[in-house]
Amino acid sequence: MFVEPHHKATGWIEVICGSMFSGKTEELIRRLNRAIIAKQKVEIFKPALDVRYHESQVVSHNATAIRSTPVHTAEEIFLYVSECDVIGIDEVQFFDSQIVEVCNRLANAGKRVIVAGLDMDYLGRPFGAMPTLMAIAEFVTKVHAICVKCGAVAHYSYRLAPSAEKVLLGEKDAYEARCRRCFTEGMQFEKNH
Ligand SMILES: Nc1ncnc2c1ncn2[C@@H]1O[C@H](COP(=O)(O)OP(=O)(O)O)[C@@H](O)[C@H]1O
Ligand SMILES: Cc1cn([C@H]2C[C@H](O)[C@@H](COP(=O)(O)O)O2)c(=O)[nH]c1=O
Ligand SMILES: [Zn+2]
Repeated sequence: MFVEPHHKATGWIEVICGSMFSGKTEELIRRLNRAIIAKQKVEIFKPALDVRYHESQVVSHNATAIRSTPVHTAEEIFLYVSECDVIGIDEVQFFDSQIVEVCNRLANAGKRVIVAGLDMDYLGRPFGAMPTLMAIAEFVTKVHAICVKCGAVAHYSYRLAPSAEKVLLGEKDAYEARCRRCFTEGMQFEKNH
């Protein structure tokens, strides 16, 4: 379990990554709630395109929630954070590449930046700015789901819907958490049929 560093003199970046249903949003909410309990000023953001559960809340698959501000670009975050100590960003894989510079500048300004996002897309390829964010972060936590096919540890998001678009919002209607073996079998089956 991630425990906050004591040193407050400098900012830093934390990345929470994994597949769909792995608990990224729950872990993000847990860390942000602890910062609120510590009387820190917290702001939370999500990309405006993600309106699956709620327009102005980050909501987990298990229905835990925290208020958030939807933003259209990474740079818009600067408009809201001059006073705050901790910045949380969910679904960070959907932001434009400027998100890397934004996170670095916020951390350099002494803020704690916690981002959560998919490390891989439905093809098992690195998603957006996630690999770069993982490289520049002080702390990286990879969380795991349970494979719906066999019960093993899952780190892939298998797409059920017949779409080749990189961005396709959805839940259990469109995606399954799968382990390496069950993901590979599914991809092979699709290729042959
Ligand atoms: N296959 C699965 N493996 C693990 N948790 C699952 C699965 N399907 C549904 N869940 C639920 O999803 C919750 C995690 O949701 P959430 O934090 O929103 O995940 P993420 O943000 O990574 O998609 C779990 O606590 C559990 O209740
Ligand atoms: C794999 C994959 C996912 N998406 C979408 C589906 C969901 O709307 C979000 C991920 O949400 P979660 O909080 O991590 O469960 O991303 C996508 O657009 N493209 C993909 O390849
Ligand atoms: Zn499996």
